[in-house]
Parts: sequence; structure tokens; C-alpha cells
Amino acid sequence: MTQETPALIPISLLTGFLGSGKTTLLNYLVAQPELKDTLVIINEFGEIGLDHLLVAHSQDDIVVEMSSGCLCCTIRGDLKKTLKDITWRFAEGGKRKFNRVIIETTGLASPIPILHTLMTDNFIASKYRLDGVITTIDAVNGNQTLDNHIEAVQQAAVADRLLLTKSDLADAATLKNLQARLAQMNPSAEQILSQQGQVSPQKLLDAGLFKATEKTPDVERWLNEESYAQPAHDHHGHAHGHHHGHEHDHKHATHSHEDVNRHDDHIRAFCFSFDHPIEPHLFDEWLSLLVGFKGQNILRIKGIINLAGDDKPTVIHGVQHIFHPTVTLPAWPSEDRRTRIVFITKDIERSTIERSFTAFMQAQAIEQEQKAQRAQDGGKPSGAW
Ligand SMILES: Nc1nc2c(ncn2[C@@H]2O[C@H](COP(=O)(O)OP(=O)(O)OP(=O)(O)O)[C@@H](O)[C@H]2O)c(=O)[nH]1
Repeated sequence: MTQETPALIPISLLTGFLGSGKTTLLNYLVAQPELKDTLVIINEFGEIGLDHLLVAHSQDDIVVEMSSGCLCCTIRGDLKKTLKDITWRFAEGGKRKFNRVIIETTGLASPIPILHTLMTDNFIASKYRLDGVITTIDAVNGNQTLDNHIEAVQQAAVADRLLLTKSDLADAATLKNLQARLAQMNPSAEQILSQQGQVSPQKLLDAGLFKATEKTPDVERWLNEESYAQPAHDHHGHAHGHHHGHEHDHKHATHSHEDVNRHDDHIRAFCFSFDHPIEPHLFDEWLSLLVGFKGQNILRIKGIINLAGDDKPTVIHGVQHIFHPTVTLPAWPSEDRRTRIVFITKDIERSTIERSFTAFMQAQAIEQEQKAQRAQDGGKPSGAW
């Protein structure tokens, strides 16, 4: 299924733990000329709409307050309704007044349910596309927050951009430690340092497959598979895996409390490549099985797939068991026709996924051999049965 998505309104999801600088960032961003046509949707938590006032103050006609409480719990209906309403509430003379949306989520929750809503709701998909997830991490308290809150780990793991805030306050060693830790958890997300929310909007926006201004998707940048390590090559037809976050790293973790079982010690980030085209039905079966059994623990999966019988690449993008509708790209972005899939998982080792993939690819090899044999036999019954 081909999707020409550039006309859809990009949505950036802004997440980050309590006090990590989301509002400060938003206040800066909405004042930038590049974002003058941006509508901000803010989740209110608690009775005092401080965030709302702050942002409303800077650009009061573009803020929608979602006041029904925690975005995570009430998201599906509310977010859908809000995204529907704003297309006419913020229109003039039949023309929409915004061309981009930022949703700020509450700092206490995992952004995953929101991602699911954005990826799967038919109405939302007909008008909007997910541009990317921006996660703010407090450079001073980030390490501690990651230690103590699984939500913060989830926020970092699903990010496309990691904005390290308060870098003016952090000492160099703490910052370095945090950066290394985040790179291990989510190698492909670009890390950007900021002070008082100041950051070039271009660094945060257009983080998805499509850019607002260009028709051709930038799949290489989106997948950023190189960040997962250099390919070790073999030609034996199984998956080549590259990974971050193996046991070795635990022992040498730059963490002062060896007894603390850090949430992100459970996170793995790795990449597979596969040289040969894959039979579509086997790929579907493999993915369904994997997601069926392990979906909860797959924080993010992105890939470009070479399906047998199709000269165009297929792009997959999932968060847990929920997948964005498959996109077929108009062409391969380069000469490299390998299937490449990147994973960020919790409590799933690379070897588990590699084994399951290899098993399916062995099934494919057998299937192909049988097909070739049948062709050679000229369709004669084999007599074996
Ligand atoms: N020194 C310094 N302070 C910052 C920076 N960014 C944010 N702050 C301060 O940190 C505090 C929290 O920032 P907010 O922007 O309110 O954080 P938030 O993520 O919106 O917080 P919640 O809405 O509670 O989740 C505020 O007092 C900010 O002024 C920064 O880069 N440097």
C-alpha cells in the first residue's frame, strides 16, 4: 500500500519527565518564526493550568487545553476529539490556521498509549501523520530519574530526538554519563543540548520518514541504522546483528550503586540486516508471531524490508504490538537493498529475535528449494507421498 503522506499535518509528540523543561522548550519554540503556524495541545494535570497559562501567554490563540486529566488514561477519545475539533475550531474562511501540531504529554506517563492512538486511529491517520517523538531529559537529574521511573526510560526509548535540558547546570561528568546511557538505550535518537529551551526548531522537527517540505522520504536518516554499530559481515544467509546494551555493559556501567537494578539495564537496542529478499507471507508470519508473544516488550521497531517479488522497499514502524500502516516507498533510497530492522526492546535479548528470524529464513530456504525441485521435476508428482 503506497501512501503519499506529505499533505498530512505533522504531529510532534513532546514528552519528558516532570520538571524536565517541556514548558520552557515550548515557550521558546512557539515564539520562533518557523513555528508560527503550529498548534500546541497541552495536557493539564492537576487543577492549576500553569503550563496552559505559560504557553497561552506567548501565543494564546493556538493553545488547546485538554483538561480532562491524565492524557495517558483518557487519551483515546479525547485526543481524537481534540484533533478532529481543531481542524474547524482553528479555521478561518474555511482555511485551517495551522500546519503543524505539537502535543505535550504529562511528564508522569508513558507516551506509548498516545503513540498507539496516533498510529492507528483511522480519522487521525486521514488528517495527520506522526512526525516524531521529542523527549526532554534534565541534564542534572536525568540519571536519577531514569533510575527511579520506568516511564522516563520509556520516554527516552521511544524518542526520535533527545533534548538534554539544563545543560548550563550540569557538570561535565554527569552530562557525559547521561549521554552515554541514553546512547546505549536509544542509539539512533539525536541528542541535542539546550539551555532555557533554546534549540533550533529544525533540529527537532521533521524527525519522521517524511519532511514537511519534501516529497521523497528520507529513510536512511529516519532509520539511522549506522548508529547501532558497524555491520559485521557474513554471507551465510542469516541475519547480521549489531547491538548495544549487552551484559558486558552492565558490569562496567558508570553507576555508583551496583545494587540498583536500573530500569534501562533491561533495555536493548540492536539492528539486523538480511541480504536476500524475504517472502512476504513468511515476513508477516514472523512479525505476527514476534509481536504476539513479545509485543509488550518491543518498545520500538523500525525497518526497511526487501520483500520478494516487489522491487520497491516496504517500511515498517511499530510501538509494542501496534504498527503504523505499512508504507511502500517509491524507490530504494540507495544501492543498498538489504532488509534492515532496528529494535529497542525491554527484556528481550537480540539472540531471541535473531533465532526466531533465522528459523523463518531457514523455512524460506526450504520452501525455495522445494519450489526449485518441483520446477526441475517439470511438475511431475514426486512419488514421495
Ligand atoms: N537553568 C535552567 N533551568 C531550566 C532550563 N530549562 C528549564 N528550566 C527550569 O526548570 C524548571 C522546570 O521547567 P519546566 O519547563 O516547567 O518543565 P516541565 O517539563 O514543563 O515541567 P512539568 O510541567 O512539571 O512536567 C523551571 O523552573 C524552568 O525554569 C535550563 O535549560 N536551564
